[in-house]
Amino acid sequence: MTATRDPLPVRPLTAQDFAPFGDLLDTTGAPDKIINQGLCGRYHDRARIDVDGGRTGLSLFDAQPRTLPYRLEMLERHPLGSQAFLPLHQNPFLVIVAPDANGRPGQPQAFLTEPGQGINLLRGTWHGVLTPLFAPGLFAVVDRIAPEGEDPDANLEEHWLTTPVEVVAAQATALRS
Ligand SMILES: NC(=O)N[C@@H](O)C(=O)O
Ligand code: NI
Repeated sequence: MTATRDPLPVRPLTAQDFAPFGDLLDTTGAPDKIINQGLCGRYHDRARIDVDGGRTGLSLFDAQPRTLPYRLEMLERHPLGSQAFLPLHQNPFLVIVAPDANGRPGQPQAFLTEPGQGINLLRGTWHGVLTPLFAPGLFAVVDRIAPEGEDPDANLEEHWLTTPVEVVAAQATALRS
């Protein structure tokens, strides 16, 4: 059995804690605008979407749910574009990010979203791949669509951990679908 580092507890996702890594997308608080004859609140322009070359696209992901404890073996980043994950359900999902440390991921941080919350990862942010914890793992994804003929790895850098990290539920983080 491969050795693992200290277990990484999951923490509740807050906009403040996530700010260095990206945007927390939800409809807490008052909307920025009331539209549609007063029948709709618009939470306007809440994600720092950023693509270099290529174009911005909207895709749908159908991801297999994982379970905690979750074995984190790889973090990746997209140097040419941001990446937003918007759940098409009301289940929390696991978000793993890490600061950059001289071109490699630093200490990972694990967060659990509130039901319905989405995230936008800033361009170049080290992250674990999309990790739902409940079925259906359905998400809308806004990210960079590569131009024809671009090297598939131009916008993908992977770092495989020599020692995997076990991501565990924390006492304070109630897991509920
Ligand atoms: N590969 C892909 O489109 N998705 C990953 O970037 C991910 O972060 O899940
Ligand atoms: Ni990604």
